[in-house]
Amino acid sequence: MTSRQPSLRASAWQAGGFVRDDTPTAEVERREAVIESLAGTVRDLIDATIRTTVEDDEVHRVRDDLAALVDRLRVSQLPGPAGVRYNTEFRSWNWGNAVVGAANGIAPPLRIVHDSDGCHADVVLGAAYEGPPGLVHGGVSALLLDHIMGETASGRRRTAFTGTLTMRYRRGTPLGPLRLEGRIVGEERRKIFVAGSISDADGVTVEAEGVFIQPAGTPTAPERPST
Ligand SMILES: CCCCCCCCCCCCCCCC(=O)SCCNC(=O)CCNC(=O)[C@H](O)C(C)(C)COP(=O)(O)OP(=O)(O)OC[C@H]1O[C@@H](n2cnc3c(N)ncnc32)[C@H](O)[C@@H]1OP(=O)(O)O
Repeated sequence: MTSRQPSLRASAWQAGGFVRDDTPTAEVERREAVIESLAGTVRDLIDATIRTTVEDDEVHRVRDDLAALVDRLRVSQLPGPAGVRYNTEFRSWNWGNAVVGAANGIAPPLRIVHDSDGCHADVVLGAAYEGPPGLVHGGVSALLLDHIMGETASGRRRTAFTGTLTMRYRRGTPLGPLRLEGRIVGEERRKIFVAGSISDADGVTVEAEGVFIQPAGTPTAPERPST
């Protein structure tokens, strides 16, 4: 007999990974802008670290300076990861998220636009996202598509988790400016079927299809006007 692993419904939603937080939207947005400016500089740091050719001694001095900055941020920390919070207006914020986290210097970050057909995002991927020379790592493509397709399924009013995601890499995806898209192609009970793609200026480089599932018992907010 096989024992079933706990689903996200049990492990994340009910255990508090999604936290109702009544911070007013204006205050969320003020703090988000502050933390986002720090994460932007961290992102520059990552790119500069990958591409630097300065002498070894200078590398060591920069490392020591950075260690001192880390100590300053450690003075006051959350006890664990940032999780997902949402307020009474269903404004949600997930500042640690690997793809859209405002506080996460390893997130590109993706700025997702919800429209009547689904979602899209324009992003510029640099040296930190390289796999084959000059090309986006295949796992990074899957990461970004997973997220934008999950947001498409979720539609800003419910949370749908990835059940199955299938990728077709049609050709190499060059580093640089890219467009990501997701659209709902069907729904059956709690299952939402989504198609997604990554394109460069010459067309589609990666196609994906996925089944996203709204865990039983999780809330659905009223419809919101599209942005
Ligand atoms: C209101 C507040 C607003 C807050 C707003 C926040 C912002 C919101 C943005 C979110 C954006 C996220 C974007 C990132 C998306 C990730 O990256 S999520 C992380 C990766 N995914 C995971 O870790 C999921 C792990 N799996 C699980 O937790 C559970 O298996 C699932 C997926 C929740 C399903 O569990 P379950 O609900 O117990 O499913 P179950 O009742 O067995 O089956 C329901 C149906 O789904 C089907 N199904 C189950 N598993 C699968 C599967 N793996 N594949 C296909 N079909 C399946 C079943 O066959 C069944 O179908 P029907 O019988 O109805 O035809």
